[in-house]
Amino acid sequence: MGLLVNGQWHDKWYDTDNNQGEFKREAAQLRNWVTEDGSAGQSGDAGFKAEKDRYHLYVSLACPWAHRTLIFRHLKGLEDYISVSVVSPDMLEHGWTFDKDNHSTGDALFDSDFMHQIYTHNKADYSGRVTVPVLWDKKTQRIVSNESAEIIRMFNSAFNGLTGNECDFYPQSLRSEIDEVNEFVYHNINNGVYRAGFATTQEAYTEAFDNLFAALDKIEQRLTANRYLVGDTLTEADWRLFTTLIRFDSVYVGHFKCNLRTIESYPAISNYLRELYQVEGVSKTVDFYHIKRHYYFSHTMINPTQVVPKGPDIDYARPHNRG
Ligand SMILES: N[C@@H](CCC(=O)N[C@@H](CS)C(=O)NCC(=O)O)C(=O)O
Repeated sequence: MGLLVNGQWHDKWYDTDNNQGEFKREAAQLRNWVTEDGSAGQSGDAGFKAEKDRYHLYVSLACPWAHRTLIFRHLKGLEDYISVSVVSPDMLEHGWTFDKDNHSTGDALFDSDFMHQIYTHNKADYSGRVTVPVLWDKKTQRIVSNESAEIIRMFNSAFNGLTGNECDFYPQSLRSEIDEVNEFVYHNINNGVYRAGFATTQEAYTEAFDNLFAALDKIEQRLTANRYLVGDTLTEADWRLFTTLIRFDSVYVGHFKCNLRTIESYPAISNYLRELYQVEGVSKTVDFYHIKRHYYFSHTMINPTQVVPKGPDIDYARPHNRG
């Protein structure tokens, strides 16, 4: 685990000492948008037109943020339009790697050894963390974006003219409600589990833990009253929550000490989780080997023995009671 400083890789863990033991996630830096006609999006440069075989996605199957983009690639019928490389689950002194002997597909574009090389191909003197997902443009040889929340919005609409897939997970009429739910879920749950797990003081951990379980109680109530987070429409808000929920009982309960309750013990949330898991094609995007191996093996300051637990044994394909 580390970061680039002026294009040089440094092996360094997150700095929580300057934040009273609290983990603060850095904002993604590369924020261009693929659009239908190549005009500029909400931020960054113009020139990234939606085209077949032009873009490549770098993901980790362990990472909940990257997982969102794989789900959208599938739901929006983009598998034949956007190619993918998968990093190894182990993120150690070199950060994410393309070790083909260790469950990576390898880097399909440059045959690189390390993910940080993709960042320096984009900008030789890049400074910052080397995160996945990354959406790469083969035409301009640049990173379009390293922000999953924005990559899924591009996938939701920019390629519709090519694919004919009009499924809309961010419908205009629900946008303000989706944004509100996303904000709540991001701070307390998506990033909340990391804030609990990476906290290096009791106080920072306790605060994150309490916020997380209070938020899950609210979500349980919401999903008791409604089929999905925003009424009866399946939206991006659900998929953004899904990638955290599916990792929760396998990793966050034990490794990140989020152990007040399991997701299995929430009646509405657990049935909802199975409903989403059983949406056609979604289970193929879930890889529990990568998920467990990544967290338990890579975070050596949390789990110095690197022993990966065998359980839990949960059948997400069993029936649910939704809909
Ligand atoms: N804002 C980014 C966050 C992505 C992110 O933090 N990914 C993690 C993997 S789960 C990562 O690559 N971490 C490496 C690091 O922080 O050095 C997004 O949602 O796309």
